[in-house]
Amino acid sequence: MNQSKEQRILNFVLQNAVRGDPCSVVDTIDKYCSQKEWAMNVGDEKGKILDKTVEEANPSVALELGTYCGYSAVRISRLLKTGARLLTVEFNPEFAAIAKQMIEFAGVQDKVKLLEGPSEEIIPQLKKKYEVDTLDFVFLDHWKDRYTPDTILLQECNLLRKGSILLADNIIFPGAPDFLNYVRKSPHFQCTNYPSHLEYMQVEDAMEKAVFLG
Ligand SMILES: O=C(NC/C=C/[C@H]1O[C@@H](n2cnc3cncnc32)[C@H](O)[C@@H]1O)c1cc([N+](=O)[O-])cc(O)c1O
Ligand SMILES: [Mg+2]
Repeated sequence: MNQSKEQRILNFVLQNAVRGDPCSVVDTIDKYCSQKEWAMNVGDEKGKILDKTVEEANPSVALELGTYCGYSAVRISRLLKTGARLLTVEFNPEFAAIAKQMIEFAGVQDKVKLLEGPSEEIIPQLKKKYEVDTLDFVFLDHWKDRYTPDTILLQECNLLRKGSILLADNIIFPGAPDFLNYVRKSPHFQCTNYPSHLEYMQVEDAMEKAVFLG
C-alpha cells in the first residue's frame, strides 16, 4: 500500500531534521513542502505571525484546533514558557499518528497533549477531563466552517477570559467568511487582520486575531 503524503513528510523529517530540535523540524517540513509536495501547514510566512501572537499571549494554556502533521504544534510549543502546555485537537487517526511522532521527534512531547477526536466533542470536555480553567491562546486551523461554531462553543463552555487571544488561519484562502463576519460584528471581540500569503505559494491569504473582551 503506497505511503501517504503525510507519511512522506514525517519520513523526510526523521531522516533530515535534528532530533530534539523543534526549529529544525519546522524548517525541514517547510523545505519538503516548498520543494517537493505542497501541504497545508501554516508555513513560515504566516508562521512568523503565529510566533509573534504566541509571544504576545505568552500562554500558560494554549489550544490548537486541527493538528494535521503537527507543524504548528511544534512551532507553538517551542515558544511556551516552562510549565505551559498546548492542547491540540485532531480527529483523523492517520494524521494524529503522524503528528504524535512529529511532536516526539521534535522533543516537545512534555509541552503538547494531542487530543484525538472532533473539536465539538473535545471542547466541552476541556474543563473537567483536561483540567483547563480558561484558555490564554487558541489557534484555529481546522475545517473553515468549524471556526464559528467552535468559537461560539468556547464561549458557551466559559473557556475564554478577558484578553484570551484567538488567531485564525486562512481568512482569505480557502477563506472563513462567516467567522470573519461573526468576530468583527461581535461586541465581545477586538479584531486585527494580518495580510500574508498562502503557505508555499504566491496566493493572497491572511490571519485574523480576535481578542476576547469578556
Ligand atoms: O482546509 C484546510 N485546513 C483544514 C485542516 C484540517 C485539519 O484539521 C482536522 N480537523 C478538521 N476539523 C476538525 C475538527 N476536529 C478535529 N480535527 C479537525 C483535519 O483532520 C485536518 O488534519 C486548509 C486548506 C488550505 N488550502 O490551501 O486549501 C490551506 C490551509 O492553510 C488550510 O488550513
Ligand atoms: Mg491553514
